[in-house]
Amino acid sequence: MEWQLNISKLNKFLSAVLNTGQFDILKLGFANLNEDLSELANEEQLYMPSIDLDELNEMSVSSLLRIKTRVHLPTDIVRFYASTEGSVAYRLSSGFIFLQALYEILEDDTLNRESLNELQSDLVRRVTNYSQEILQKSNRTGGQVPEFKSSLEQTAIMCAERNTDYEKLIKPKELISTLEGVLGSLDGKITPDIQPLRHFMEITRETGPSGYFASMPAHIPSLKCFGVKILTLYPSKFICLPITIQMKNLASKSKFVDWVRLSVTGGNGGPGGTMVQWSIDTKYGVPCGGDGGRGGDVRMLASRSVSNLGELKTGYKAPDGRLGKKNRIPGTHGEHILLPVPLGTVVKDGYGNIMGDLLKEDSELVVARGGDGGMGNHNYSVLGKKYRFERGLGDLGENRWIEAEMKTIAAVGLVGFPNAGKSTLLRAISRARPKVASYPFTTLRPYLGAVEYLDQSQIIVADIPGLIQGAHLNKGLGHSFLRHIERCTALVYVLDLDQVTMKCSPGEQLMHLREELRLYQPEFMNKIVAVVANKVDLVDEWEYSLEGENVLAISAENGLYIDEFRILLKSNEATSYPSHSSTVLLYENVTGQLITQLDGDPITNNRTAAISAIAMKHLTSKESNNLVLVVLGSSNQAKSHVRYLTAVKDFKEIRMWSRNADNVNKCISYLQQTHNINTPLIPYSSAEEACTDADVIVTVTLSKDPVVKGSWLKQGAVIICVGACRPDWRELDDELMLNSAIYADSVQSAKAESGDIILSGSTDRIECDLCHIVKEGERDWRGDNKFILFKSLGMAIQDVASAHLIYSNYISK
Ligand SMILES: NC(=O)C1=CN([C@@H]2O[C@H](COP(=O)(O)OP(=O)(O)OC[C@H]3O[C@@H](n4cnc5c(N)ncnc54)[C@H](O)[C@@H]3O)[C@@H](O)[C@H]2O)C=CC1
Ligand SMILES: O=C([O-])C1=[NH+]CCC1
Ligand SMILES: [Mg+2]
Repeated sequence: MEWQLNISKLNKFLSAVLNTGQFDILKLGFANLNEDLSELANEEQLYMPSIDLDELNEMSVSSLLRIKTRVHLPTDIVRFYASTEGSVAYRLSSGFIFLQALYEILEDDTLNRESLNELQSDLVRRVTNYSQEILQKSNRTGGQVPEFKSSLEQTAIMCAERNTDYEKLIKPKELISTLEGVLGSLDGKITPDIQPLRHFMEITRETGPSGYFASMPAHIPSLKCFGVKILTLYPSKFICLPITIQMKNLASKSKFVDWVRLSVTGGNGGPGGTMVQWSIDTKYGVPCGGDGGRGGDVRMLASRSVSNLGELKTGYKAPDGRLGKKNRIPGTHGEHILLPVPLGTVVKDGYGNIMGDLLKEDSELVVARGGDGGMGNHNYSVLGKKYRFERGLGDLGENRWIEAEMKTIAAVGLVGFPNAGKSTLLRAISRARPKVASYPFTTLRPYLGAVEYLDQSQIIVADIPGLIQGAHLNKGLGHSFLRHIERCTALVYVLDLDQVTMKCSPGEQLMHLREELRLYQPEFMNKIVAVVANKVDLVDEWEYSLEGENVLAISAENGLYIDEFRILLKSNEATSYPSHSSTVLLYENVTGQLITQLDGDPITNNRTAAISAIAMKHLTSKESNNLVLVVLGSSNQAKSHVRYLTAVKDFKEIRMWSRNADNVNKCISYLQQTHNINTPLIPYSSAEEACTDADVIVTVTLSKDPVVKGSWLKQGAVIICVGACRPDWRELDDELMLNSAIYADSVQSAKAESGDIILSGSTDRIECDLCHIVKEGERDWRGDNKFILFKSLGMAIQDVASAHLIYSNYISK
């Protein structure tokens, strides 16, 4: 049966929907319906060609209805999607519910004002309920959105390979020209749906621990595909994440020895053989004694299964090599002695020089080398008989005193005065069972606990026993424990809020803790730090505001805010948990079939840099070469930006700055070693110095406050601003903003999402988007302004075109 479409009813329906104020319908298009949606749709597969609302026509709606009545269309994979702004769940559910309501309303001959009102509230209720259901489900699956499963074999293959670095399928120059081509073909119309970032916060909050975010379905006619990127951003310390599922107790029960001094002696080399082979041709015989065997080494072997140095004896001597054998056969080598030590053991010789650092499982360090074997008599002249028994005796094995010292390798160390509740906290977040009692020094050695997460990652946390004032002078447990802090990437200061037990105010505690660590080793101050105030249950009101500190108040004893603390551990920079993670889904245009699903992270890293490269190429003059490039930030985007920008321009030098000098150095050696970047890469310790006289400045930080000031920059500087992707975040100050000619990848997104643009009052000052820049070619982009700014926020079209390129390269591989 064919349905008669009544356009006026349809319009009534749509206006009813819009009047709810709950739905801001941006587009109708494809979506991949999940099982539940299909179930609700009577296991039908639904079809509706991708259309804009204003293009919604009789044909498309009638084909939609035909499916409801089990009339099959030529394409048998068919989907429906109505989108509102919001999360994936919200979009999909609202899409489906619209469909149902639409279906009902078109059947209903008695449509009037009351029934429309009813419909409005009914819609809101249904969408909300359904969204929640999906969200709960995704919470249970740790954030995996179940609707995005694909049965396609290709997808399975690519998914299986997604960890095998498909980045090699992306060549910077190819990606740049592909994206430039796509931008050039867009004709100003980018995609109707480009304002997703506003919802990062809301959605992560809304969905609780498994916050996810739907980014921007984009449809690219020339590529015959469309796609979606699901992106999660973990920008701050308190955003919810998948939480601990299982924890292991890494604490060991044996007596804990973390420092030993021992004597080690390599085996002596065996003596050379003095055998002589007789024959009738030679009067004295021919010497044929083999060389002596090498003496064995004494070696240390890093092993995860060893927890401390308590098993080591005070001295070891490796076996000697054996006498060389006849027929020039060398003597047997002495066997090496392997001494298993915990990961993180540092070995020093008797003079305190570091011999090695055993950080990796199975790494070995020779601490006393065995002597070489002596030469057998066959090596000596055979001319006269007096040489017949000449031979070497073998070298002596090395002999020395060494010190082995264990330094905890924990990502995070809990530091606080005795009794601040560190052990209780470690118990609360892991299965480690450090002793807890309310007197100082219940903990005499660092306990380790592993906090495990659903994604199989774990964070090792160490309860570092109580510091006291004067610890740096070796008071209390003093140095023996301070050195464990050395290996922690991050520290959590644990402050005591209990008025009865605390010695001084939380602010003073923090000051003293910092001071002790600084006096022991000033470099400790460079560690990434979080501050928690424990025993918040004992204070009536949380009245301590520590100036300039982001303090998380918890109660380890009562489990208050412990989840937040685990999240803090995970989203902390020190834990190397990425701040962004994403998946890109690529669909076939006509059938709506899922073609493939790709790890979105390399796509994000590469395409963002490619877009910046395109912008920079156009915004700097063609002739300009030998420019000075500055990159602020040292993580993923910093790396990709150096690669991509150098692919379109020659720079005289590239200056790199980040808050953490170590990271800058790592970033530089990565670029030089892995990507053979030949342009001089120079680390800077001050952003201002780096920016002075610079031609191009790229900001790729996660900062919420300006990292560049206009007053630092020279006239004509081009700024590529990639971070600060929220309406309340900044990377650039007002002076810079107000003196710049402003461009954006998408004007619409920039107006809605860029804190730099919104808060500096520049929303009406954006000149145009990148498509126009690309099309116009060269002109004076700066005008009367002092600087030129390109604001990048990221667009679906960039992800989809990049995913398409990767996929095509993969297929043709
Ligand atoms: N425009 C776009 O299309 C895209 C923009 N982004 C943005 O680019 C930025 C960098 O991304 P990733 O390298 O993946 O991030 P990341 O989280 O891996 O690295 C962040 C970098 O910023 C630095 N940083 C953090 N807080 C800072 C502060 N307060 N002051 C100075 N530096 C600070 C860190 O030390 C690190 O070097 C982020 O803001 C991200 O949201 C990322 C992807 C796409
Ligand atoms: O487009 C994108 O992927 C992002 N923009 C800002 C953060 C991530
Ligand atoms: Mg303790």
